Amino acid sequence: MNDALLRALSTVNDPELHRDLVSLGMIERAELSGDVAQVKVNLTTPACPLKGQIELDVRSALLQLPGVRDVQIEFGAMVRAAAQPALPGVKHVVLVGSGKGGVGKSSVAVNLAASLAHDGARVGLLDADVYGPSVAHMLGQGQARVTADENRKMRPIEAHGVRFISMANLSPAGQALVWRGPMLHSAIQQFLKDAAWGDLDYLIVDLPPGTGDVQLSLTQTIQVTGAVIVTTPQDVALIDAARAIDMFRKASVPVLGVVENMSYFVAPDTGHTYDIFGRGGSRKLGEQYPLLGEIPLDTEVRQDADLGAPTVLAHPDSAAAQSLRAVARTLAGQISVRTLSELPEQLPVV
Ligand SMILES: Nc1ncnc2c1ncn2[C@@H]1O[C@H](COP(=O)(O)OP(=O)(O)OP(=O)(O)O)[C@@H](O)[C@H]1O
Repeated sequence: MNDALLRALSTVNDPELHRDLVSLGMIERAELSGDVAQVKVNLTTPACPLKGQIELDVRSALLQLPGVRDVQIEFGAMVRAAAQPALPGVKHVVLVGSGKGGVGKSSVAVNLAASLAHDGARVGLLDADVYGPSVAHMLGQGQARVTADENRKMRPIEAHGVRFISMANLSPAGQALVWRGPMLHSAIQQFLKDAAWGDLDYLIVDLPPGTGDVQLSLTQTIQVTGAVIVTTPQDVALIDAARAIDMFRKASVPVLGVVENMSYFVAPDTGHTYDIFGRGGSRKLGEQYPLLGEIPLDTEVRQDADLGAPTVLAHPDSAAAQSLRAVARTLAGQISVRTLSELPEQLPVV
């Protein structure tokens, strides 16, 4: 490590974490080769929303040093685990919930998972919506069956870079599940603890809608990093979303943010925007819950889900995909901020 470069880098703050890159332990390498500064920065998430900003700031800080004419920056990422990780090898468990059914919770969960994986994170997705499992279908794996590994643990199915387990891949298709609370509780425990999830940066959990047994079971038995609430903007959905937020608050689960789905519709023929359900309504839920993004109502989101390919991958340039990607990155940023706030002031250089 070159001391002069490190000193210059210690003037560059991570814009989200509000601490400098050196004390955050993000500089893996800082060497001078001739007049070229070569730096490796390890971001706190591969889905870092402010990577471009950090790159600009590093470049400008180093170019001010005498003898530095050029800067080469390599980026890596190392997601820091929650202070008390929920499961061995799983750094963060994030619940995706909604007050009401049909607001697009599973669509958001699937696209968040696919987007984080596409950015380079190791991602799992647990479909805990046991009564209405749709994750497998949305990932194009409705017919796949979960098998056991050599340790008799459930082997998650892999699709679009995401490892997932859904009831749909365990029970015969088209059959209703008639289970009471205790059975649900033990099923969820098994999905979490008797599955070979392997090492994951993020395990996203698609909850059933509402505030029932599964939500309680999950929040009471594992230490989750936080929850994301999906809602549509009309009052009847917001009333239920507020109820879901209250449930998480009572269970001491931090609400990482709110996603407003079906926020608006842009008519493909005229380009006019229609706020069908009243865009921006989710701000009524309160200032303390960051609005992670507004997703438009878009036929492609539904078509892609039915064809088994998340929109963020199938139509990455569409407005819906761009909003969903931004939500995934903002969420990853929120998780980094929360994790860092639990860690000591001075971190070792990685
Ligand atoms: N932004 C969107 N634009 C168009 N269609 C969407 C959008 N979001 C979700 N949908 C569609 O709406 C339907 C319901 O979505 P989804 O299953 O994700 O909702 P949910 O809240 O998880 O429902 P449930 O309560 O049944 O679990 C699906 O057909 C999905 O493809």
